[in-house]
Amino acid sequence: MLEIRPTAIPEVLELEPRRFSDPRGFFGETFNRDRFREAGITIDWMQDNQSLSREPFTLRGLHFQAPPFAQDKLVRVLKGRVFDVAVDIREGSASFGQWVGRELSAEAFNQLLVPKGFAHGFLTLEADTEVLYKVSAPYSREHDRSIRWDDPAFAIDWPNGGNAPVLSDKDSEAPTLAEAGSPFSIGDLQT
Ligand SMILES: Cc1cn([C@H]2C[C@H](O)[C@@H](COP(=O)(O)OP(=O)(O)O[C@H]3O[C@@H](C)C(=O)[C@@H](O)[C@H]3O)O2)c(=O)[nH]c1=O
Repeated sequence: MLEIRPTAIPEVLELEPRRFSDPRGFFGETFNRDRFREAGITIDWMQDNQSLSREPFTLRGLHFQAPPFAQDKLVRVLKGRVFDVAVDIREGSASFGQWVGRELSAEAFNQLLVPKGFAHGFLTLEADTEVLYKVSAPYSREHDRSIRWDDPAFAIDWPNGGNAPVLSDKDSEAPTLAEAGSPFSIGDLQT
């Protein structure tokens, strides 16, 4: 019913709900609390967010909210395709500074679970791409943080084919993680 694929960073998961296809199209449960709990994912989702990015190579990220408004995110694509990235910014983590990237698409019907303590961003690969994601804490403008998408400390291999990404003003002025500092430590997140 729910396929869960591990990634190189064990806390980041790729999920693929089952689809039932018929001549009309398909049906699938994109979130089922009991199935998630059976799989050990007990996150209490709080808010759903949707964004539309008109231009291909629009890049939103890298974002996180500082505690006590840190968010887990469950990301999927309604239309189009993105390259979705989670970067471990938990001080003291064995994978600190490492990133996981997955192509998510309406076609593939896959999702990425990005836990608290990770910065998140995505690059759209098609025009008019719509992304829908659940978050486990409410939005707080005061706790919202942006880190440079091309922070050299992460060396994320964005598939932008040399195109300059379309960025918000906030994201184009974002600091590196070294400049901003991380509010997360692995010890705090494990308790
Ligand atoms: C994220 C968010 C934004 N907003 C408002 C603030 C602002 O006026 C407008 C656009 O916000 P942003 O420019 O931050 O939107 P965006 O750049 O799409 O931000 C999102 O990027 C992805 C990668 C994430 O991981 C999300 O958590 C979020 O940070 O929407 C809310 O009201 N609630 C929210 O939860």
